[in-house]
Amino acid sequence: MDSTAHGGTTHTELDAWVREVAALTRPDRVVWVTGSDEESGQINETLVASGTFTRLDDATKPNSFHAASDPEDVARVEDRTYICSVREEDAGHTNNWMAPEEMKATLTPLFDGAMAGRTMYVIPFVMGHLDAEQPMFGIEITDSAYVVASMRIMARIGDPVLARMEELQADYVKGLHSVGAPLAEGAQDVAWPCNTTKYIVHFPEERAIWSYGSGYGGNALLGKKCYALRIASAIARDEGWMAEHMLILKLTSPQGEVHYVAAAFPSACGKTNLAMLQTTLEGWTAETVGDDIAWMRFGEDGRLYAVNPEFGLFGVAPGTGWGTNPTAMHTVEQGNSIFTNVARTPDGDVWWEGMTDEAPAQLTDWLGNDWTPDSGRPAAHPNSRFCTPIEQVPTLAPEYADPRGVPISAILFGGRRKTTVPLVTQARDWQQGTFLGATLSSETTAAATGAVGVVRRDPMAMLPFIGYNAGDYLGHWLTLGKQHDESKMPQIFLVNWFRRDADGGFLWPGFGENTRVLKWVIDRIEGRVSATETPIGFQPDPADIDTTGLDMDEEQVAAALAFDAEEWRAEVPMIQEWFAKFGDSLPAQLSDELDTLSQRLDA
Ligand SMILES: Nc1nc2c(ncn2[C@@H]2O[C@H](COP(=O)(O)OP(=O)(O)OP(=O)(O)O)[C@@H](O)[C@H]2O)c(=O)[nH]1
Ligand SMILES: O=C([O-])CC(=O)C(=O)O
Ligand SMILES: [Mn+2]
Repeated sequence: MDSTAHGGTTHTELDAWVREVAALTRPDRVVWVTGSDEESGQINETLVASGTFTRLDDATKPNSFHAASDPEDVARVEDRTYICSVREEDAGHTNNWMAPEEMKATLTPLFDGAMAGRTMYVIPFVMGHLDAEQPMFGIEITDSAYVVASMRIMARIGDPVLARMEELQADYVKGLHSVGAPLAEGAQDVAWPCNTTKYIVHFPEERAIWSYGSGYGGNALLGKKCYALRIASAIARDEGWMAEHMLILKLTSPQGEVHYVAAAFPSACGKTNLAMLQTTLEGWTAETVGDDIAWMRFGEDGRLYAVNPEFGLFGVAPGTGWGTNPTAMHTVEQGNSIFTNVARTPDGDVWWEGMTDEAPAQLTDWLGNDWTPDSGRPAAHPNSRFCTPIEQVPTLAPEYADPRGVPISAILFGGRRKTTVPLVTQARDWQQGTFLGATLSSETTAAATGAVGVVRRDPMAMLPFIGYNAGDYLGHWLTLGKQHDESKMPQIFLVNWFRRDADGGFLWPGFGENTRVLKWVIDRIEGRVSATETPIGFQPDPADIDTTGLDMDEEQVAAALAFDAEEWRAEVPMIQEWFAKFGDSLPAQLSDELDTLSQRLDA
């Protein structure tokens, strides 16, 4: 085998690592991914030939493909995800941990010969901008052509990145990925190779990722959760910045004021939707900067600037439709997209629940079976996803292209809670806002394997993504607040689009109507509107939520906004239980905040 058969590199350390991995995994050939259109066409053809991809009708979705995964490989596997820091206490109670040497001893035999019969692709990529002050390089080595096709959409990859890495002989994050399905000579491949044994492993000190056994997005596209959140959060702790699970939205008021808002909601809780908001109030415009990840650094002016390190969207398909998120529909209509685990129509298009009001009469479901509206089961998997270039988003803000990022005025924390959490609350200050983030709770979704609909604490929507000790992570938030001029820090808000009434209906219409909540947020920042103080923070008077053109009376708005002291008293022991898990690593300011909350509730 010739490791430089297609390319190679003058980056000597990288060259050595690629040879070392090839010697261990023993692929049939090594391909250096260039990122060219021609190469992309060949990869897509390879995937069609292997049955992984089905080409969609060119007239409706040009250069787009359907993929069906193995039915057991449909989501992130949190119980198989590890932070292998040198010291166990640096992984903390929220992460699985194993000593790095022990984990390597476990994984090395799995990777030994794992790529037999396959092509090993070397993907140079950069998270964020190639011309950033400190470009954040990575290399993903993978034996999955599906990963290559997806990484090309989700990150800036290929020759220009490699050239810059060579010029700088740059440091980079090492991402090693195998689906864990070596092919014996002459054996027939399957459409979605994977392994029942899965490991998603991070070595934060070494800045390395080893991912084995899964081809699914969050487990296999290593630039995204593994690098841009888990490894980057550990780098950010060391360097004084933040890597967060947040969308970035640009809002312009009728007065022409521009504000950038970041929002952390857990997986499948509305980031992509809010990032693509269609405003419902006259004079307000919303533009997209990012939909999943924000890297935030302090500027010389003391403000917090956010960059979206990604190049594409990997969005939840079900619930995305012409009624709820037309911006996303217009984005995928332009093609160049991959649709995984959605249903197919007889005329070569895709469909999922919520795309249209009425389901088509006849479909092929995500498992490949015939489906009709009477089938009594979903046609698309609840965590089916579209993967599409961000530059196709019609509402993309020009600032997306600015490596300096955008100054953040407000941070929203939100989750899915049927009860307790009001539509919107403003924190009193950074410390109390950090408390609201630290105690954020949400019902689990199909984005990760396991039970759906169970309330769990998900600090800053980062529970599965904090690459170090969660107590230290909360301490980092507090430290940044103390180190910087609080008057320039973003204001923090807690929101909940998912509160229900006694009959189970949503108390708030959500989606585009969330404009009305954002208007109140901006009015607060601009000092234009008063608020009522409750034990959890400042809340709007129902009359201050603009309902122009909305079919809701003041009583209904009040129900969505209501603060219920009884419900919050019931929340306190749950927060105590959550904080107890941190042991000594819990910052004292947060237990102080909890004491203050209970005292205010009892007053
Ligand atoms: N009721 C209601 N549902 C919403 C709202 N916004 C989003 N959703 C639903 O929430 C689901 C997931 O939303 P996304 O925006 O894709 O979630 P995300 O936070 O980007 O998720 P990840 O990509 O997993 O990190 C979809 O089914 C949406 O229809 C809202 O304002 N109200
Ligand atoms: O990682 C993924 O597969 C998709 C995602 O954004 C999440 O789960 O938060
Ligand atoms: Mn996400």
